[in-house]
Order: sequence, then C-alpha cells, then structure tokens
Amino acid sequence: MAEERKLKVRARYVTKQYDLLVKKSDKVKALFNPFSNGLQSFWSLKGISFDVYEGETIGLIGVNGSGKSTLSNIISGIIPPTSGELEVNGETSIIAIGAGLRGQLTGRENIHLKSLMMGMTNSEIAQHMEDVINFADLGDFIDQPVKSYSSGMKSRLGFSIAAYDDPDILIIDEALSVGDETFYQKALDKMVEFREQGKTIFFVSHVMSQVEMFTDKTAWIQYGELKEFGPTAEVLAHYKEWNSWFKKLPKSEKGEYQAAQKELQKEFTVEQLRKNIENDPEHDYSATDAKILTASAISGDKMPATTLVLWTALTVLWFVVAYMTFH
Ligand SMILES: Nc1ncnc2c1ncn2[C@@H]1O[C@H](COP(=O)(O)OP(=O)(O)OP(=O)(O)O)[C@@H](O)[C@H]1O
Repeated sequence: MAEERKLKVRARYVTKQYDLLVKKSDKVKALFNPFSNGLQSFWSLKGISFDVYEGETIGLIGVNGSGKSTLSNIISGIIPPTSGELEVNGETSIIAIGAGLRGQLTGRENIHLKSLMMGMTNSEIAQHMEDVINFADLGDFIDQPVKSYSSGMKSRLGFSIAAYDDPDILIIDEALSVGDETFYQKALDKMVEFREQGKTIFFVSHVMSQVEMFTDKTAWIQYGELKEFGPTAEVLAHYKEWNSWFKKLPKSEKGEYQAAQKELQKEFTVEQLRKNIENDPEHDYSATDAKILTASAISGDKMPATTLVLWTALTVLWFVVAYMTFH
C-alpha cells in the first residue's frame, strides 16, 4: 500500500488586502464620512490555493511586487491573511534579510533571545550558541550590534539562527541572494540536509538557477494571483517565456501593462473573489464559502463596519439628547 503523504501547508483562496491611505487624517475622514466607500484598498493576494506536502521544496517566483513576501509572511504567521483558509501543520521558521533580528542587540544577544523564546535551558543555550556562531562565521562582528551589519551579514545570522531552530517548515525569502559564494554553498548544503530529513522548504528567489537547482515544485505568483503551480522545470519554462515576451515590449507598454495590473489589484472585490470560487470546479464552494469570504466585512465594497457602528451610535445619541431636551 502506498504511504500517505503528510500535508504540511494547505491554502484555499488566501487573500491579503491592504489599506492604501497612509495619512491618519484620511483615515479619520473616511471613518466619519457615511458616503465614503471606506479606505481605498489594494489586494496584494487575490486568492491563492495550493497543497504542499512533507519533504517538498517549493520555489516562489514572480516579478517585483507580485506578492511572494506577503505569502511567505502569511505562511510563517507574521501577518494574518484577510480571508481564505490556511492550514499549516508544523513549526515554521522564516529567514528574510534581517527579519526577526533586533538591531540594537548584538548577534550573540539575538541568538540568546531566540533561544530563550524557544524555551531552551541555560546549558542547551550554550551548545546552541556555539553551533549558530560557528555556522554564521561572523568573526568579531558577533559582538557588534546587528544594526551595524551589512545585508549579507544579517542574512548569515538570520539563516544560521533559523537553520538551528530545527523547524518543520523553513521559509527562505531572498535571504541567500545577498550573501557571498562561500556562505551560499554552506547554506545550500544545510538546505539539502533539511530536505533529506523530510522537512518542507519554501524558497523565494529571483535567481532562476537557484530555484531550478533546489526546488521540486514552483509557485509563480503574478500580481496577487497564482499563475501556475507545478513541477519546477515546467513552471520556470513558462515564466521565462513570459519574461522574454515582457522584455520585448516597448518601455511605454511595459509601464501601461504594470499599471493596469496594479489597477486590477485595487479594483478587486469580494464579489469577484466569490465568482472565482464559484467557477472553480475543484472547490466545494457551498461547504466553505462563509469562512473563505470573511473579507466581505472589511472589503471597502460598502460602508465600512466601523463607520456603520459610529453612525448608529451617533444617531442613537442624537435621539437621546433630543428626547431629554424637549421633555
Ligand atoms: N503593508 C503594506 N501596505 C500596503 N501595500 C503593501 C504592504 N506590504 C506589501 N504591499 C504591497 O503588496 C504587493 C506585494 O508585495 P510583496 O512584498 O509581497 O511582493 P514581492 O513579490 O515579495 O516583491 P519583491 O520581489 O520586490 O520582494 C506590493 O505591491 C506591495 O507594494
């Protein structure tokens, strides 16, 4: 009988919606304006679905701003999705340049802090500290504040801390693109070791040769959508084709194309998400629609919930004051 593969990450229509207004005054204005559509929003992810199994190494590729880091941060639990279903079975550890490192603390103190957060005892920390320091190989810089590190040095420290965390699911977000060749080789060997142990790895990179060499499957994210998910060789071939088509466009058309895609991410609505789910033959819409579409309360398609509450409260208050005044 074939051994059943363990599901490590299951994503169904995962979205991330950001508010586009940055000034506090704009937020306050939107809150008090009953005719406002709410804050203008941007859908960094428009509904991503995939299954990843134990021992798989997954490449995450896509042009700048396509949503790779957003997805990585959601899988690692750093930020919540706006809507959708996400099942993550196991401990995750993310390595992104400088992510999770405290700039005012030294490298050694950062390792100590992380060890304490992992619940290690003092004697465990001593051994762990030595392993991480040896792997990071930062020399005297290990006792300097991390804010004085170059991005390559931060990546070395971040990778070493995460690698010795012994996570089930390792997410590497561009962290190896800034290091030098020696460290890159060492990190790659460590990743191969992880893979052999049956751990699951997500590998975000713009370097196609790294993705090709290291991953089994690849997810191509394009302006917030999952354009393709499958065997790395196939996906990379299609991605390269798309890239050479894009590169051949005149400069003005490139700009127009990108602006149009970004506009679609601004105009995306929960209604469109619902339609996408309804039209997905592989998705049992009726069973999960409520959970998957929780974005409806914050979508900006209608008056935001906070404004609604505020206006109801003000109306009630007005009636109370009027009643007390005229009685
Ligand atoms: N906090 C935020 N508020 C508003 N928009 C955001 C926020 N974080 C990310 N975005 C937007 O979401 C989109 C996806 O960003 P993300 O960093 O996930 O892309 P990426 O594929 O990792 O890009 P890169 O290859 O350049 O690292 C971008 O358009 C970005 O501007």
